Amino acid sequence: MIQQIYPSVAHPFRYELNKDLQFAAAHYVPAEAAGKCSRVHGHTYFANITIAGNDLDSAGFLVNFSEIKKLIHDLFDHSVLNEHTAYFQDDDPDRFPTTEIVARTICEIIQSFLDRSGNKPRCLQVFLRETPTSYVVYRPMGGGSYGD
Ligand SMILES: Nc1nc2c(c(=O)[nH]1)N=C([C@H](O)[C@H](O)COP(=O)(O)OP(=O)(O)OP(=O)(O)O)CN2
Ligand SMILES: [Zn+2]
Repeated sequence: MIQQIYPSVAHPFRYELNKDLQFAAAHYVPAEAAGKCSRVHGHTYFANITIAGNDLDSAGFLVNFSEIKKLIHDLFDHSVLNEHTAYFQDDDPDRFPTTEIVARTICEIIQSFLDRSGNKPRCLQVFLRETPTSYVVYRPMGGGSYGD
């Protein structure tokens, strides 16, 4: 696992956890403007997920680290991202598997899982590294609906 200092996100919650995970996946960006990236190729993606909240569950967890890994790694590892049509669509630029949109999708998948838990933590940031020289940081708008 790459050792990395991640950008921090300001928030008022009492607890914050971070989970690093990685997955190997192929993709293509179905746009002429993507140049060589419009051809199928692969990456080992490194993600850092930031989750925060005020309350812990019955195990004393904000959320179990291993559940976060399972949600993302088990779904995307050794797969072709474009084939996950529930998340990515070749005919909609807002659903192409670019680094930006993969990061957003990871955040949405995790938030939807967290919404089903009793203590309701929030996914505040997804850092996603696609290559040794390229990464994206996604923070959901209102990720801090802090009044909830
Ligand atoms: N804003 C984005 N730009 C690019 C994306 C993307 O998802 N969002 N993706 C790609 C390609 O998929 C490619 O895999 C990564 O591009 P790049 O960083 O250019 O890859 P290199 O290894 O060639 O980078 P070098 O630093 O030049 O070695 C392209 N752009
Ligand atoms: Zn790529």
